[in-house]
Amino acid sequence: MKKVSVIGAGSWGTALAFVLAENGHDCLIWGRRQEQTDEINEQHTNQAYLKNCKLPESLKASSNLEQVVEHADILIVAVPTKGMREIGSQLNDLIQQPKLIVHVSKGIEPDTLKRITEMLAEEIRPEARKGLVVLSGPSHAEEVVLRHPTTVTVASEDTRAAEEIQTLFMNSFFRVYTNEDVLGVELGGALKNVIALAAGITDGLDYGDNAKAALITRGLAEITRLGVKMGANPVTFAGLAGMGDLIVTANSVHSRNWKAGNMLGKGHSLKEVTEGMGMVIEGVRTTKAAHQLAKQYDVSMPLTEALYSVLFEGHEPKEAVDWLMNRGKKKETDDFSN
Ligand SMILES: NC(=O)C1=CN([C@@H]2O[C@H](COP(=O)(O)OP(=O)(O)OC[C@H]3O[C@@H](n4cnc5c(N)ncnc54)[C@H](O)[C@@H]3O)[C@@H](O)[C@H]2O)C=CC1
Ligand SMILES: O=C(CO)COP(=O)(O)O
Repeated sequence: MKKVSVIGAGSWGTALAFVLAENGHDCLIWGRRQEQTDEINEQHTNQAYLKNCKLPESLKASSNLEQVVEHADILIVAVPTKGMREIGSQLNDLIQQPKLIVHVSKGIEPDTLKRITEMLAEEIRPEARKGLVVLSGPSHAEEVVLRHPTTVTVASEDTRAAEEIQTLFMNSFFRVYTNEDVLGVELGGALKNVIALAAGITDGLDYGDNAKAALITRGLAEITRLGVKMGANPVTFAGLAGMGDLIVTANSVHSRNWKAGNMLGKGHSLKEVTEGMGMVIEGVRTTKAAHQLAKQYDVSMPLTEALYSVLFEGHEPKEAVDWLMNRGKKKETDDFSN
């Protein structure tokens, strides 16, 4: 039994805390709002994020970040990418003894183009860290708390840290692999949200299964093209953090990115979609970052470019699809030479 703290009581932080408590660990979860942490402690539910889920009674919650940080040597950070630097800087101030820090979020910071491990390494001083690990893969929180079979991967520059986190989470319904490619795992997790948004748009336009298959396949091609140019292992993109997560996010009714795209395809504005969701839609900001990365690395990412034009340049979804379909001829297998 280990002491573990989860920072962030949204859908994913709560589902992972559920797994850790089920595994017999002494788990404390931090949420920003006292009424939410009271609900977890007293009702053993977190209805705003995981409807009809009964949480283990052993799972405790607190809105006092200092207490939550002190509770454990392992911190699981589960806040949206947008809040990552702020939380990182608070952790830096609060950590007394070095902690093993695991993040489970999926995004890239626009403008700086930093991945989450890079942001956390900038915000949290090295003496406060025992290791930095990313956990990613096809894993909707709603299915994890139903104990449906789920597989994820953990990556770290420190193999032993990754293995420790693998052991911490593994159980009969939550299977964890290790991967040494931190860059590929973080890029795969972040960039699949961009393609899932685009897949939601084609579903919203009722373009059917051929279009969806095209998006997933060509989406994975452009993610891989960028990732390889940046130095990631191409095999990672065929794995859980790449293809696996892309399939689940582009097809699942649980996906906020797919849902957002679907509404856009049906004619709603980006403002309506983001304000109505009530949960994070990481793919919107990540589209900005991916668009910038494509320019910086001089990599062709037409799906990202098309989605960017819809989200930020006022183009109609149909126009973007027409542009994609009417581009010049290409060889399918030229991808990695770009
Ligand atoms: N929901 C899911 O099934 C999965 C989500 N993820 C990733 O996990 C991360 C978190 O997502 P969810 O838990 O689903 O989001 P969510 O929208 O369900 O919850 C986010 C939580 O973070 C809190 N929060 C928001 N901004 C914050 C800030 N600036 N500082 C501190 N706390 C803040 C919110 O109050 C809320 O409790 C995202 O990067 C997402 O892509 C990864 C795998 C599965
Ligand atoms: O990353 C996820 C599943 O693996 C969750 O995706 P959404 O953020 O689109 O719900």
